[in-house]
Amino acid sequence: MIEVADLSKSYGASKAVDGLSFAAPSGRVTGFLGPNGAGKSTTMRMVLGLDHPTGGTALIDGRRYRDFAAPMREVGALLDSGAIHPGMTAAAHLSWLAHAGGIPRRRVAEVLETVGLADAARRAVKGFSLGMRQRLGLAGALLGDPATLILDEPVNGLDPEGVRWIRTLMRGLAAEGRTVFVSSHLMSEMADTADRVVVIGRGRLIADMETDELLRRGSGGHVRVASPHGALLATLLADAGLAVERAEGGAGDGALMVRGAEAARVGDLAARYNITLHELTQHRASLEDVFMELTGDKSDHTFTGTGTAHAAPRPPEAR
Ligand SMILES: Nc1ncnc2c1ncn2[C@@H]1O[C@H](COP(=O)(O)OP(=O)(O)OP(=O)(O)O)[C@@H](O)[C@H]1O
Repeated sequence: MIEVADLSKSYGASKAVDGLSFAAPSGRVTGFLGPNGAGKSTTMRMVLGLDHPTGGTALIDGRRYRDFAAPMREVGALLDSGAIHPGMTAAAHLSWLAHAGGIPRRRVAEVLETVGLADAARRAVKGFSLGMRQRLGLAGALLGDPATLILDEPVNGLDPEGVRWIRTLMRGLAAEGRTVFVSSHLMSEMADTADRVVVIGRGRLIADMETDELLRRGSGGHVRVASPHGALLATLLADAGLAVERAEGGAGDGALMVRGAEAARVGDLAARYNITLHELTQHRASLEDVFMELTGDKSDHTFTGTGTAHAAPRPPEAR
């Protein structure tokens, strides 16, 4: 489990990370989302002890990274896959890492197999595509068989098959009880991969909750319901406190768009009054929609898993 409490990092007068608190639990994939420059990499670097916080703490399983005796066996990180020496072969790079981390050499072949690079083991890294470099970076992260994985934009450069592969890999690692903390700007990818999401903007927490819950919160989510008694149904739904609009593209049979309730509640209400339904569909907001809502210029709210939205004052320079 990763626990970040009141974490801050300033560069001169600018705050890259500003009082950030969240947890990434073990056994789950936690997506770390935010627009470019939001502070994701800086946060991950502080968790990994590569940057010193200006304030606050970042703990992995209750300890600071630098207090681990054998950090590569505890935490695997993928930060910048471009940082591998171009003249080295994949196997040589991993052997060197294994040696530095006190990890048995046999793990090199194992992780190369896991990431699908066994055939490229003896090839120089300079001939690798971006996707192959990402796979090699991941192999390095997996080398010590760590309980925690911190992956900065691992999907970058992967083709659709590679994206599917890494999604399966991350879900498998979490299913084994590991903590998987992964940043991305590809929202749709995270919707399918992450159990939880932590969204930040301008270094501050915007949302920290289950992915499903976040999608439900998005204002794009609604229930579409069609009935031959649309006008009566609209009145009943509005009386129950729900926002009702006539649905666009309806076949003229009283299709409605209902916000503020799940499909089950709309169906129950209709049943109570014996109203026939011809359609009842739950439409979720896409994570992209919710993300834009949360991180766009109008985002002045923090969403947490407690079911509340708090006003979060933005820094004066952002107004
Ligand atoms: N070494 C540094 N010196 C000065 N400013 C920095 C430094 N590192 C990061 N920053 C600034 O801190 C802010 C957060 O950057 P960071 O790279 O953490 O964001 P990010 O969310 O990872 O963005 P991206 O998705 O573009 O990688 C940015 O405004 C960036 O310019």
